[in-house]
Amino acid sequence: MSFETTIKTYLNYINGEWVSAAVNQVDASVNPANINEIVGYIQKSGKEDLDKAVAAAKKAQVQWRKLSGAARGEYLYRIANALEKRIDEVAETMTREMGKTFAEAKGETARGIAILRYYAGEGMRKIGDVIPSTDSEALMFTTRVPLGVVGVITPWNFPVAIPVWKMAPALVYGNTVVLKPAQETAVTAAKVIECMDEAGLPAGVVNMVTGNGSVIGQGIIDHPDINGITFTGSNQVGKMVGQGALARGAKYQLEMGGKNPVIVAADADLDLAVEATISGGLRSTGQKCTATSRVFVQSDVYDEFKEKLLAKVKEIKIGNGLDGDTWMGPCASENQLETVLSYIRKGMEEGATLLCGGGKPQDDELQNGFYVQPTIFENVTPKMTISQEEIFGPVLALIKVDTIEEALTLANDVPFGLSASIFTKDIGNMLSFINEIEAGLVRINAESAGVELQAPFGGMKQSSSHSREQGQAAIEFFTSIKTVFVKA
Ligand SMILES: NC(=O)C1=CN([C@@H]2O[C@H](COP(=O)(O)OP(=O)(O)OC[C@H]3O[C@@H](n4cnc5c(N)ncnc54)[C@H](O)[C@@H]3O)[C@@H](O)[C@H]2O)C=CC1
Ligand SMILES: O=C(O)CCC(=O)C(=O)O
Repeated sequence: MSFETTIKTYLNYINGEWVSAAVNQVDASVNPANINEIVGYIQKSGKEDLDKAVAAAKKAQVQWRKLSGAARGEYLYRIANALEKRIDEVAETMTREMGKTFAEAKGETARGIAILRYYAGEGMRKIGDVIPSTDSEALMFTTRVPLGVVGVITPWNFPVAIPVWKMAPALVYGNTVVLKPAQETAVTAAKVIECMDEAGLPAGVVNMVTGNGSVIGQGIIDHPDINGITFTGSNQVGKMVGQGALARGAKYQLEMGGKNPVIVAADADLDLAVEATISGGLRSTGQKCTATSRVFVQSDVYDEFKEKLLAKVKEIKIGNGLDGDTWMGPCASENQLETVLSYIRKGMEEGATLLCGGGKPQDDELQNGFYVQPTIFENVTPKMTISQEEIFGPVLALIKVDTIEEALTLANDVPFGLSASIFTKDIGNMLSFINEIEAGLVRINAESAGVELQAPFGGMKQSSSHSREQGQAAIEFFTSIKTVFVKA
């Protein structure tokens, strides 16, 4: 399957037009499975381009917010239909740009379509409550209004789902958008925006400006006409977004890292726990904020679990995500590969025992990509770097525990709190886990990754700004409440 025959240059989308960056510079988006392949060229924009996009979004907001929610939802249905028609092409572009397998990329694109349809329906749902006033002759109620212009800063690991789960609610609640996608996956983002253009979205309602985070991302943080910023990415940048937005009074929402634990209790279905640990930890090459990275196993079943896990991990086929038999693609970029390799080295230096993997695969056909082996450590202690920091790669740390209480204490002993799983049949274990684990997503007998679009998504501690995205939770960020008191 292939849709691209020539290397195309993708433009910014500003005020309904496809335009080059003012400085006329481009970056190449490179296939991490084959560094000799350029997927496309994207604009390396400057502040001037961002200013134009924000001005267009500000102007368009005046009319867009006046449409009914149902009318705005109608546009989202059309965007969903346009994306559905191009699902294979968009998914293939995603695989070529960031490496996840075609099946995962197609699943993610399908999820983007479902998100658009979910929020299209939101346009018809209630946006307020009637609250009894102490004055019996008055009517008091709440309604919601859009923030205005929303800046959307997104990462490369879910190049369709994350921009869509931020833009769709922003739009349906009456905001206009300036998107700055990760430069690594800007071609995929451009294709999503093409679908918005095909759907006939009015000029300026959505704008996309590609470029460096330090220029366009920082520009969004600082721009006085951007009223809200929604961000997913690293903790380091997330904190800058939060501090910058707070300093000028803009609303912000941050989704950042995870160090997600799985607890395997002595009574667990071990085959299920092994499948879920592999899927949660190694799918998408471990590049999910919800990926499993620490596995606490009760000592009674530790050896059996370890043997089963190692046997399955050895079967994993690494390769180009477009090959049908590939289970795990490359890291998304050279930077990401180097980060993962440096964490593996740290693990060894600090005394963890390497059980499998530990470096780049040696196969000839994998030498042109950013491949890394699935890697498992044991004898990992709680304060080791690989126990504490987000790796964002296919690396698992096995930790033997005697009791569930010990597992819970260690699982909570990190700065993050995004997702967490337990495998057990015991209702007492389940209830302790639900009550005591510090995580925004609590999963029982299911992998730590895998977010459902209709449910709130977000973390505790340093994993997020304590806000939630997706489902009906999105209305909390993308609108402001007005409390109205009416007396005739
Ligand atoms: N929570 C998540 O889903 C993600 C977490 N990460 C974590 O971050 C690490 C580094 O990945 P990166 O791609 O470098 O993440 P990053 O946080 O640098 O990038 C995320 C987005 O922020 C933008 N950005 C970068 N610098 C900025 C700045 N100064 N101001 C405003 N926006 C800026 C980027 O261009 C991109 O659009 C990964 O190894 C992983 O640990 C990365 C991607 C997603
Ligand atoms: O687990 C998922 O499906 C979503 C993960 C996610 O949002 C992320 O990695 O940024």
